Amino acid sequence: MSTDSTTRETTVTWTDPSQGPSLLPTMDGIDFLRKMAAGEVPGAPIGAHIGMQIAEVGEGTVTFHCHPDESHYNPIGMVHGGLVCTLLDSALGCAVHTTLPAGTGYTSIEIKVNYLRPVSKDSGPLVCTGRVTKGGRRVAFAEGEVVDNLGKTVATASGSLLIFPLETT
Ligand SMILES: CC(C)(COP(=O)(O)OP(=O)(O)OC[C@H]1O[C@@H](n2cnc3c(N)ncnc32)[C@H](O)[C@@H]1OP(=O)(O)O)[C@@H](O)C(=O)NCCC(=O)NCCSC(=O)Cc1ccccc1
Repeated sequence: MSTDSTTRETTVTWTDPSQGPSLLPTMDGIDFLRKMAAGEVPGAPIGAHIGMQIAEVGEGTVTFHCHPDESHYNPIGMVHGGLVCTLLDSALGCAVHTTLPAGTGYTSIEIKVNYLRPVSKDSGPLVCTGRVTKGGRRVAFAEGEVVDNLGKTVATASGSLLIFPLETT
């Protein structure tokens, strides 16, 4: 495809993603995420693609900020729902991680998103908060929402995450 005056480009910069996981066997989830919020542990590379950073970490709750831009648009003129879902998946997962001791793994197994209002490049910063609704030995449940820069809730979600011991080698 040729480039013309309507073509835009962006640069994505990220840090070696192997550093963070190497800390998980020895660090409680909340300490890991607090270090990430403080910039002492690199954030996830996906964050560089969508302008997402971890902002606040508490017991059972995490807040992300996100700056959507034109490169996140779908073909019908608004920010792709996948960006909003990625934000919510991140916030729900990290909220659960704050409750987990060192050596415990987790992964999201399902998420239900309600897209209440469209998001544009002018909607940011988006604020996405996730919180645990019920912890568990094997499955944790969480919910969250995304609020735009006018204070309007643009999406809500509920989801569940599998909890398991990290394999030691
Ligand atoms: C339209 C509806 C689904 C339903 O609304 P209704 O039942 O009619 O309810 P209501 O009238 O109460 O409106 C509620 C609020 O919505 C606003 N609004 C409504 N219509 C428009 C409009 N035309 N333009 C602008 N804004 C509009 C309206 O002002 C109001 O806001 P307010 O309360 O005044 O502040 C709405 O909930 C919505 O837009 N959700 C977000 C959906 C979304 O972004 N999905 C993800 C992207 S899709 C994707 O990426 C998948 C894909 C991939 C690849 C290719 C293709 C697709």
